[in-house]
Amino acid sequence: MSRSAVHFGAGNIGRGFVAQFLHESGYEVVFADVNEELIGALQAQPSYLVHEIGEGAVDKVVDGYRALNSRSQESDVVAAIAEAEVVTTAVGARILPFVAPVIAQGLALRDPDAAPLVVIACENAIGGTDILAAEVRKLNAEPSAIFANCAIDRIVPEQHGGLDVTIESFHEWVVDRTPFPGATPDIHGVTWVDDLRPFIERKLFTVNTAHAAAAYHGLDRGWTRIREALATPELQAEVRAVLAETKALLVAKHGFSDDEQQAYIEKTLKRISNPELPDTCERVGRGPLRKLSRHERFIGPAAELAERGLPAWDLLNAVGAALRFDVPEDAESVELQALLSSGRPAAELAREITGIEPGHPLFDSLVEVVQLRLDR
Ligand SMILES: NC(=O)C1=CN([C@@H]2O[C@H](COP(=O)(O)OP(=O)(O)OC[C@H]3O[C@@H](n4cnc5c(N)ncnc54)[C@H](O)[C@@H]3O)[C@@H](O)[C@H]2O)C=CC1
Ligand SMILES: O=P(O)(O)OC[C@H]1O[C@](O)(CO)[C@@H](O)[C@@H]1O
Repeated sequence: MSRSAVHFGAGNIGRGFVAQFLHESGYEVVFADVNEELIGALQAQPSYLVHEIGEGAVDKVVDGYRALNSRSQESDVVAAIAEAEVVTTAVGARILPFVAPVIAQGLALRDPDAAPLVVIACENAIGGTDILAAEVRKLNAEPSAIFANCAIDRIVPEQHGGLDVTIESFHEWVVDRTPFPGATPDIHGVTWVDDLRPFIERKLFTVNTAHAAAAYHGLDRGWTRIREALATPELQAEVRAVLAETKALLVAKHGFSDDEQQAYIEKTLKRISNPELPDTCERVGRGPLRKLSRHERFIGPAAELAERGLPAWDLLNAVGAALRFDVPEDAESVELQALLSSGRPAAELAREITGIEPGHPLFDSLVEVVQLRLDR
């Protein structure tokens, strides 16, 4: 019988990165998604192309997959999970609670003698798989599964129609080895590590902080594309200033050397300015409430810097720009702007949006940033 992997979220990173690597590792990939049009296209088309851009680029064909609508074909997804070796997700961190019940049902149907299911949530979040595991355990207290956190890094801008994906050739998929009592699964391209924290924090607080800061400052200054925004000296300086702050934290906390982190910053700036990846400020800024939450790319490092008595003014400046992210097509932007127009006091809004409590060393500065936005 062939090895299979169920992957939730057949979007950009799902088709372009996770599923392609699972396919290359010899798994039959079963896509599960709620987008009927996308699932219909995957069911109708036997293969798609992953078109790489950049150093060492090679085009890859993904085929031999199945695709299921996880709403209307839920029982088929459950059956596929019962048989699978691996379950991955790339749905967005806030969606994980909605996929957990299907995974819990699939786990309940597994042969008790089968090897534990390997579950990896491939989202931009610290402890993304822990969020999923906690939701699964609410429904199945002792699931036969190994839940492993990961850091996933590859820029996949918005695609324009069809199943093919245009993607940067750079990729990094780092997975926590410690939950595995024995051998780790044979998944192409994964780097297994004993301590994921430095990798996920370096990625989230450099790549994602830089990208999102460029997006929010870029939109603020009227730019549409990230690379055009970053080509302007004042915006590049703003992003570099933010990265100097997160560097101070990453170097102090994880022991990266200054040079090593600076090299990582330069590589990041080159990647996000790639003229062949037409990324927009709106895509990269999407989901501002998630991005402004407590352990995310701005507030996470700013809070830790403040706790160490170190400055975080440029991160706060980027937070100010994020509060002005007003894109009607983005549900979280609409929610954010509604909150900011609600008439509630700045302190209450700062606490609700960022999760920082009064008394925290960052709190008063955050209230000032929110107040500035309310006064504009
Ligand atoms: N695009 C990128 O460059 C990168 C994205 N990520 C992370 O990967 C995740 C996915 O991002 P993208 O692929 O860009 O987004 P996307 O919007 O292209 O794909 C998300 C997919 O999840 C599906 N989905 C939503 N709710 C679902 C549910 N309940 N069940 C099953 N499927 C569901 C959507 O229909 C969509 O097809 C996010 O957490 C993002 O932060 C991580 C690294 C890079
Ligand atoms: O949903 P998010 O967090 O914006 O995810 C996409 C981000 O991840 C990245 O791909 C970096 O890995 C960037 O393209 C982008 O900033």
